[in-house]
Amino acid sequence: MPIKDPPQRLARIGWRAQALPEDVDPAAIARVVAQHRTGYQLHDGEDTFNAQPAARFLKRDVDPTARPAVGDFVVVAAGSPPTIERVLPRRTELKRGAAGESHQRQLIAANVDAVFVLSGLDHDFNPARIERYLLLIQGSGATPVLVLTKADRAEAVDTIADDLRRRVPGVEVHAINAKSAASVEPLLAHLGPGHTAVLVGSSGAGKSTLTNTLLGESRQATGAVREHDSRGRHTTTHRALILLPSGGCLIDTPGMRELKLTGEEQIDRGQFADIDELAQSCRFGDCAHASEPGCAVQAALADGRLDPDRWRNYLKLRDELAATADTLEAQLRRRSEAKVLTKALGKRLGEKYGRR
Ligand SMILES: Nc1nc2c(ncn2[C@@H]2O[C@H](COP(=O)(O)OP(=O)(O)OP(=O)(O)O)[C@@H](O)[C@H]2O)c(=O)[nH]1
Ligand SMILES: [Zn+2]
Repeated sequence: MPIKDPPQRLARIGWRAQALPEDVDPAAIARVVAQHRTGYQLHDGEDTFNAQPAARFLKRDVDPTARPAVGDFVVVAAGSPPTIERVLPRRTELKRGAAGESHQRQLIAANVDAVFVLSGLDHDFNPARIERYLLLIQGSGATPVLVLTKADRAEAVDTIADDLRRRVPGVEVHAINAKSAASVEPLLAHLGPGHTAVLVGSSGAGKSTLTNTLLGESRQATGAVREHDSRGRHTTTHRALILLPSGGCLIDTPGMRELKLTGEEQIDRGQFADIDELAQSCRFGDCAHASEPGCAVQAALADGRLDPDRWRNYLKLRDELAATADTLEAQLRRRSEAKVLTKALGKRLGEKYGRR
């Protein structure tokens, strides 16, 4: 890897003034831009090249989230093929529960500054699903940005966007036509030099279309959507990090049908904090918020301060989170190397749900 000017080269791949461990040679740093079945594709700010992970990353007992992932800055040892020796400390980690019954956590992307949550203003539009995304993003360290696509084809766009803004206060919401460069411009605020954004959203939401518009050329294949259900055809096959003309980096993910929580989310923080606070001002400490006298939740539902749909989704996510956190705790307990984490998590569960 020829190095001319490391700081500038690294800025091109989204490196910011991050603390670098002393024993790391800046010349050996590259970023993971794609992960294939057979290895990784890296970018060093000048070129892309393939690399293999060091053997220790492949051991069975390694936590999957500790392995190199798209967006990671890694230390590479020369060779043929080059080897990823080390993953540098991440500034953010976007995770979800892995699909299936394994209860593993899966890293969607590392070192992202913003998460663009794309929802089409068609059959795909679903505020409860958006709230689930927000819960997943909350602990990542990245900023969520809600992007409502297909605004050019929908009606009452302003009303829908304003309703959503009221439902998720403090979160940026943009209604756009992903095909129009002028329309996507507000998103560029998150895509300047040294910044990285990741696109999430169901298949057909417009991730590839938006990527193409931001790139100003057609690089990602876009698939036709079957009109009757607005589902896409899953044209994206792997995550890929793309360097944009605006100087920022964009990560495109495949459609994520299943959005399992990891068990590490905290429902009493962030967008649902107001509900949690409300529930604590009920007359009885163990109020079930059903028909108890002096229930602050029922009062808020009755006078319109609390959206019933949002309340239902809060209960659903809270129960799911409690169940996932239990499984995660049990799983971590089985793993002797995770002793410390289990203790911290158990303590938090104990405090929150009165267990143990
Ligand atoms: N009119 C209009 N069409 C859009 C917009 N965004 C996406 N589309 C269309 O919707 C279809 C699906 O868009 P894609 O960009 O392929 O969706 P995707 O999220 O990348 O889908 P996967 O790759 O399957 O995850 C394509 O036919 C796009 O042209 C938009 O804002 N306006
Ligand atoms: Zn109550």
